[in-house]
Amino acid sequence: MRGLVIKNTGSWYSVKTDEGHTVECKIKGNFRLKGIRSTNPVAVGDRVEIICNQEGTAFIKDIEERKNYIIRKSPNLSKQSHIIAANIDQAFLIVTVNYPETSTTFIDRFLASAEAYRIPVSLIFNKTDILSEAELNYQNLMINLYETIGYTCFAVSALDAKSLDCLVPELKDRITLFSGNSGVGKSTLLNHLIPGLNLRTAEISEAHNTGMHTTTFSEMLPLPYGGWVIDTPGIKGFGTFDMEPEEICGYFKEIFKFSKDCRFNNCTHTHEPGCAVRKAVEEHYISESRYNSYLSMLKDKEEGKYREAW
Ligand SMILES: Nc1nc2c(ncn2[C@@H]2O[C@H](COP(=O)(O)OP(=O)(O)OP(=O)(O)O)[C@@H](O)[C@H]2O)c(=O)[nH]1
Ligand SMILES: [Zn+2]
Repeated sequence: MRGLVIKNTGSWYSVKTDEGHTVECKIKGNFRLKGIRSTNPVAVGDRVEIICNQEGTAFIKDIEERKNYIIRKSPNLSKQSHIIAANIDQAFLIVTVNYPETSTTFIDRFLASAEAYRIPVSLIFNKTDILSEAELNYQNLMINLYETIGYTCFAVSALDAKSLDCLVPELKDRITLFSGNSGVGKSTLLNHLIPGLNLRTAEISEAHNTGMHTTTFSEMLPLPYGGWVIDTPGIKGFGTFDMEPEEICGYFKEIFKFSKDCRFNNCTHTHEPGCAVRKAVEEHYISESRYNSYLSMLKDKEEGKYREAW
């Protein structure tokens, strides 16, 4: 039988079979995946083949090849990685101009990593209901910036169900990863998009999460009109993996365009003469905030830092 892995709780995996049943499965044998040493060989979003036992449980026999997957390094076992999710069609990055403020560095790091994983991102600006006029103006500038670069943006309020209608056609029949800093309203949004879900929102999760380092597991939530949302509690971003300096530039779409006109083809766009990127920043063709985010990623790379949570 074939199915989709929708939940992983330690050694058990919930698999939604193509027939529509949910079966609890274990892994049988040793899945060694090409090139990655992972703490979890099977991830949410994986398409798998299962064999059922008579007691109603089953084991996962095979994993279909993945279209993509996102990993993060295990904090304590440096050589090992944890696969957060596989076969993602798109990511929704939930951001807020205020309450709390999402920094442009955070947004740009997320976008660059998503480019590396080849996952399209839409930016969802939430909490528009509580923004001042000045904050709304700032939000419009941000939306203009990111749309010009090529990212779809939506302005919503999770407290106003009507404002979320624009998200439905985007979500329908796709697998969408929800990400964003703590407190931006991911749970509130999901509770509205999936009636009856009752995800923990701030009040509850604060009571449970204080200072705890529990392992959190991703989960796929079915949308009433078809499609799935992947909720990754406690995981803020993708974490940047090993990128060469030249590669980093390639993940900033508009910077990459200008870089073709730099005098040196190994230009890092920091100090070199004849740098078309720095010229474009000076002439405001590239925004300073984007350029600064590029520099900050480059700096991490130079310092050999692995940035997990930004
Ligand atoms: N005014 C306003 N408040 C919102 C909106 N969306 C969420 N909130 C509030 O913001 C707080 C945080 O929302 P959550 O949905 O718990 O945020 P989260 O992103 O799930 O946070 P974590 O669980 O920490 O990841 C709650 O008190 C929500 O009621 C919104 O659009 N407008
Ligand atoms: Zn340059």
